[in-house]
Amino acid sequence: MILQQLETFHQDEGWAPLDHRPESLHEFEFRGADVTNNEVNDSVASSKIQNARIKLFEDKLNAAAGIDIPLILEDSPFFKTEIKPSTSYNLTLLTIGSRGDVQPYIALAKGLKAEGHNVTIATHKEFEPWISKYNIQFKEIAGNPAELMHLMVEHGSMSVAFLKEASSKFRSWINELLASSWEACQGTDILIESPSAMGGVHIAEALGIPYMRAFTMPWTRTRAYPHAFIVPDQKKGGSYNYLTHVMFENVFWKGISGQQTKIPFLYNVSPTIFPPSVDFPDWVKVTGYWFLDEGAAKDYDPPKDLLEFIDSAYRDQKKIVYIGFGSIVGWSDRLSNDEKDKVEVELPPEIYDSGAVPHDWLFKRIDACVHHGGSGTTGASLRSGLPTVIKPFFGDQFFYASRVEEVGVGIALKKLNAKSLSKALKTVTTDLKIVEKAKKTSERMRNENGVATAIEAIYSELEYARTLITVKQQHNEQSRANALKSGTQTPVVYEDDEYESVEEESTMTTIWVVSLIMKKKLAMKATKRPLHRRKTLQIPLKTPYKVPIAMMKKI
Ligand SMILES: O=c1ccn([C@@H]2O[C@H](COP(=O)(O)OP(=O)(O)O[C@H]3O[C@H](CO)[C@@H](O)[C@H](O)[C@H]3O)[C@@H](O)[C@H]2O)c(=O)[nH]1
Ligand SMILES: CC(C)[C@@H](C)/C=C/[C@@H](C)[C@H]1CC[C@H]2C3=CC=C4C[C@@H](O)CC[C@]4(C)[C@H]3CC[C@]12C
Repeated sequence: MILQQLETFHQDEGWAPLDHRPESLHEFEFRGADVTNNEVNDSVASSKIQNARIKLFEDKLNAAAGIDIPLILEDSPFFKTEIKPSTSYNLTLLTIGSRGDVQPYIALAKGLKAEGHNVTIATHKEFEPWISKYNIQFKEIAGNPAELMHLMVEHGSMSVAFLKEASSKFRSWINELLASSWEACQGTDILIESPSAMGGVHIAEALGIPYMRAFTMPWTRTRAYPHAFIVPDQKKGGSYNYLTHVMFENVFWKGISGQQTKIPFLYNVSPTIFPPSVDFPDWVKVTGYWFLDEGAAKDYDPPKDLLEFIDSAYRDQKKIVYIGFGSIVGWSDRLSNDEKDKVEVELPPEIYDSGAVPHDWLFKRIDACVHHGGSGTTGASLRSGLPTVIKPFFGDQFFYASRVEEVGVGIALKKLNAKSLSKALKTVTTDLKIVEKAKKTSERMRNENGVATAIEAIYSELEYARTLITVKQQHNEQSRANALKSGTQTPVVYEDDEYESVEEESTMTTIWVVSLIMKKKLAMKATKRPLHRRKTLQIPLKTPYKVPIAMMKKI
């Protein structure tokens, strides 16, 4: 009976049970994607995906049956239960930023396609050819990666100046971003978004579709790690870390912090580098990196010169070190037209200018790495067991620099100059403790399968994500209906200016508080209105505190 209900419930989705074939000893069998095509051939990973499919099936079954006590399907040692996803979902993966913000989604999209789903990556125009090469659908959203990188590199981390520039110069871009994201998500069944893209949760709510987040850097409340954009110079402890998240949420997206916290969130970072904190709730998962491994492609043809360079280093028994600053040099200097900035230096034979080379190929062949601490590059160097030197430039790069030191696999550089670099290079190539730890770390990382774990999490969290959105929609409907009925609240239509100024003021208030906590003296300059007009300042941090004006003056 339940199966019949299930069929009716998911009629449009094609959950049609096949005839039972007694000889196969399968209790249930469903039409769908051919798992033999699944590129994820690691057996542990595929059994995890299998379990997640069963969980998804159970969730659907329970929703269809509408009974209070959930049904749990269990594999009997005698009867194997094989459930294949016959529902082919349309997934949209929405992301902004540079290569490192897009590449993990290409890897995930490949895994999801192998599961039989249709996947679209919605991002900036310049990534279209790369995405299309993998037969993944592409939709354009507004934004110029070079401008975003420039903003980030200019400011380093969150500061009053960053907020001022972001909220003045980038406001109209944010409008375009939201409008184009909305367009790109039409027809989607499931939305997965990097939270930096901002609009996802509202789009999902309006479309009534399950929504999850995925990111490369710490972006959910925890005492274990600071927010990626507020990494202190020295460790400041759990409460401080927690506060950095609350502060960022408040500044970044006012008003949705309460709602944000329960959204399924996938960190595409290795749990060896970023162990899930004990205070991570169930819906926050650290899946492992989503590696794309472009160097493993059959058609990858490494440059002959590079091969020769590597061979000659082997012959001379010299160690090989990679130095590259990823998105920092690739993007942020694109805006500069100043020819003076582009000085060509003649390189000695000990240095080979490789340009972009797939790290998964190159890093297997070398001894150590120096880079900017981009999430993906850190993953690539540590997976290959390379002692790693990080010179961070902004945001999460400071975080990964400190993680590399804490894990004992490398060095964080504050300043990059000939002296500091040569000292660091010597250490990472000769310090056996670091070299050994890097090897051990890579052994652990090789057992991780980020894409498979992510697919497992997507299946397991799907129905939960769906109810989250449905409940929110119902809640909104209800409050609208109540307000209209009681007549106490009629929909408010803001004049454009009025709306702007409300936003502006509350943003500035938060900037004040952030600055107070971060002891930034600049805060005084940032507020527009004279101090005496404000009697008290309500901290919009969901805490009961009020900051008396006297305290504000002390900054
Ligand atoms: O020549 C190259 C250059 C890059 N890669 C790979 O490309 C990816 C780049 O990832 P990542 O380092 O995360 O990307 P970036 O675009 O350089 O970094 C931006 O995006 C990251 C992810 O959000 C952030 O962590 C960084 O702070 C931000 O600068 C990694 O897998 C690298 O291994 C190569 O294989 N070959
Ligand atoms: C008050 C509002 C308007 C402020 C806070 C919003 C600022 C925007 C412009 C900031 C906030 C977070 C930033 C952001 C987060 C993370 C990344 C990933 C990185 O790899 C590239 C830059 C990128 C994509 C940047 C771009 C600029 C963003 C989106």
